[in-house]
Amino acid sequence: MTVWIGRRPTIVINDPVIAVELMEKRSNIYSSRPRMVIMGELGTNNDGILTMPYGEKWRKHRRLLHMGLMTKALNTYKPIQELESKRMVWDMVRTPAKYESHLDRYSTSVVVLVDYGKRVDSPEDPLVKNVLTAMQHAAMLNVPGKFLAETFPILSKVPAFLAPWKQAILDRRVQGRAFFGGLADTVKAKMDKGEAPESFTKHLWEKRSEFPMSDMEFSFLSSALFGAGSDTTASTLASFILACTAFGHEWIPKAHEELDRVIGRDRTPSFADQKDLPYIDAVVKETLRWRPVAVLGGTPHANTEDDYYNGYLIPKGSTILGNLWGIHLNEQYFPDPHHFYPDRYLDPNRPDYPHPAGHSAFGWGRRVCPGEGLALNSLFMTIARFLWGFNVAKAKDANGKDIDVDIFDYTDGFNTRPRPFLCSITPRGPEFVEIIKREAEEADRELREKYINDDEL
Ligand code: HEM
Repeated sequence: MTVWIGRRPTIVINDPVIAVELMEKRSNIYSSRPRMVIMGELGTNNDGILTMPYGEKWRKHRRLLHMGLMTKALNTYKPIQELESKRMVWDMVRTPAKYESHLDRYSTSVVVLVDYGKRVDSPEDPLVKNVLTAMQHAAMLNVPGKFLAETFPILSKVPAFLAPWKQAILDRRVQGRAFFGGLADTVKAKMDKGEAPESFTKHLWEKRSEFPMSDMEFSFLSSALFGAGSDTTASTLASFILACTAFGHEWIPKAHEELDRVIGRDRTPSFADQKDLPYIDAVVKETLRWRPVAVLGGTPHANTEDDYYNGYLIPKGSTILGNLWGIHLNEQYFPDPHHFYPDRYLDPNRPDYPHPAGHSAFGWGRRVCPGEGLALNSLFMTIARFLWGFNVAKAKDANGKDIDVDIFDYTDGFNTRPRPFLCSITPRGPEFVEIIKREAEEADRELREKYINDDEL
């Protein structure tokens, strides 16, 4: 489907085969981003990877991200995910109604620990507040139609003293640089004292002379993880809880059977168990398929040369959207697509899908999400541990009747999550609570000893 926005065609892809054909097989020309005057050029000087056009600068950022998130590095981060998920399930025991806040704290703490080696103990942490403010600002810059300069880029050249809206964006850019640069500098100071735990920003400092870049680029790259990794993971987990509430009576018993058989009831699952838990793996995949957080495939791609597909011209500079809502809910590949049904991933006769994972939640080609491995580890660990310890059902009203949930009630925007809903999350029994509590206390001690817990960052 093609939509014309101004003079630029926007091509919306609703079929996974076409998405792979263009954005993977022809990724040499489909890996740029459309011109983003407000969020890219004015907001970050295109120093942030999300909006960066394809080219040398992007390749340098991408290589550093790749090195910092490859399998070896991911293994050093697994203990963080194990420890924080132990705390997360204990939070669920104590205040299950605040499930969303526990998922947000977990996801933010993991990403900030990986990024800077600092722990987030509470959603009230000032670091989280500052990060949220920065993210809300970025989201505001991305609202279609909000800024005339997006349609008429010439307006972005008006001197800032004549255009208060432009001055405000430039001021925020300076503040962002000061905030994120300050975080990176603190990591450096800790490194100089020999006190910095392993982190992505530490890795960037170690590589700084090999990969020269401006201070602005450095601070944006060091903060790329929580901009892109915190809300996405938490929103996916919120969809998982919604799927548990709406359809859990059909499939949670199968997950419990597998967990009881493989793990037993005297410890919670760990990464070492992953290879023996195919049903949990199917639950993770089905969550990513059923309600993809990046509902339109994340930031759009753009082609850097004219191209033809099926006889149609795709002019250079077109905006290309991999519409994950259309792709993941395409009946041809996923029969009864709105039904959350993990078993579809265990069916040897399921329809062929042009990606080995069986979904495209992390995007395509050279622009594919560099945080995929980290995100998958987080999803496996939290989902396995949560299902091991809990039952989920619909909440009851005053008359004891089930309160239905609306599986379509989602927030608007490029990244979506379910709007708050009621559900009943209960531990499977007192022996489960005892183990969850004991493991959380041990995890808390370890997190305090090994990572930065103070307010220095
Ligand atoms: C469930 C969690 C996540 C989902 C579903 C997700 C999904 C996506 C998608 C769809 C894209 C766009 C891909 C494309 O353009 O083809 C993307 C880009 C990106 N993601 Fe993720 N992501 C997740 C978690 C993370 C995490 C944990 C990190 C960092 C540690 C991360 C870092 C990034 C970055 C830096 C980009 C931009 C890459 C570029 O433009 O070259 N993401 N993600």
